[in-house]
Amino acid sequence: MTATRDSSLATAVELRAVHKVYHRGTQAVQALDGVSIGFATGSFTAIMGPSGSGKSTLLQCAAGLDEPTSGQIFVAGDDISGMDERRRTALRRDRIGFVFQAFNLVASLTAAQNVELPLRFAGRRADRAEVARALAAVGLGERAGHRPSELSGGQQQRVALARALITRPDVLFADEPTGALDTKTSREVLALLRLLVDQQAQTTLMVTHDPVAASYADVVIFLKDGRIADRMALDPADASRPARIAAQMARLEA
Ligand SMILES: Nc1ncnc2c1ncn2[C@@H]1O[C@H](COP(=O)(O)OP(=O)(O)OP(=O)(O)O)[C@@H](O)[C@H]1O
Repeated sequence: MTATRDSSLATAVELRAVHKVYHRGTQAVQALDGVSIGFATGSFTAIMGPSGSGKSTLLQCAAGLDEPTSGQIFVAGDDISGMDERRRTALRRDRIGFVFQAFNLVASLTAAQNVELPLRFAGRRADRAEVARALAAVGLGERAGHRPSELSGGQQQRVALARALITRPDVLFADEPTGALDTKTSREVLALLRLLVDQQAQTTLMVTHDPVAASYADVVIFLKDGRIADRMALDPADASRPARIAAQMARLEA
């Protein structure tokens, strides 16, 4: 399949010398300690590392949910580090998609109404065909009228994915997207993420603790103590990917 997205920019997200310091009482915690990295347009990156290594902080800063203490962050070529909150909110709404471990669907709304929400927030009239296409793309064409309580966990996460992608964001950020799912359902959601990358060149950054989940990506970035400790490019033909990733995690946690 060929990419349908405008891939004119080679780098979808770039961090330059990003530091993030949290203050806890008199203590300063360096959550990110000079991270410089680019994420290629149309690529699927997994971010791994021991607990407290800075994974969520990296994702939150790159997605404009949190501000770095210093350094620059570019999303689709725009420097978001200096943006005021109003512009960052607009950027998150229009150009960034999120999925989290908790599906965060609105319980009283149907799947289709949940998927429509970002369009409504952007002041756009929801086109029914567009919403139907988004649900069909995640395999839920027949479930548009169902409420979250009438859907399985995997189906709810797929609705969340359709909702994240309805605005055709430059980047999809996923924080432990399969953390609440059983093994089989996790694999289905990961295969879907992979398909979206392959068919639509959807740039995707995913934080995960699971080596099998990470093995669906093109590349794994390992963090330790707020720094990039390693980068592993993955060959889809190599069946030992999960084992290699797990071995590297064990080394970092030692
Ligand atoms: N809001 C905050 N206030 C103070 N310290 C924080 C805050 N958020 C994160 N930290 C600290 O920053 C460091 C990095 O945290 P972060 O959540 O990014 O790590 P992580 O790799 O995602 O961890 P985990 O795998 O446990 O979720 C940790 O030492 C954490 O305690």
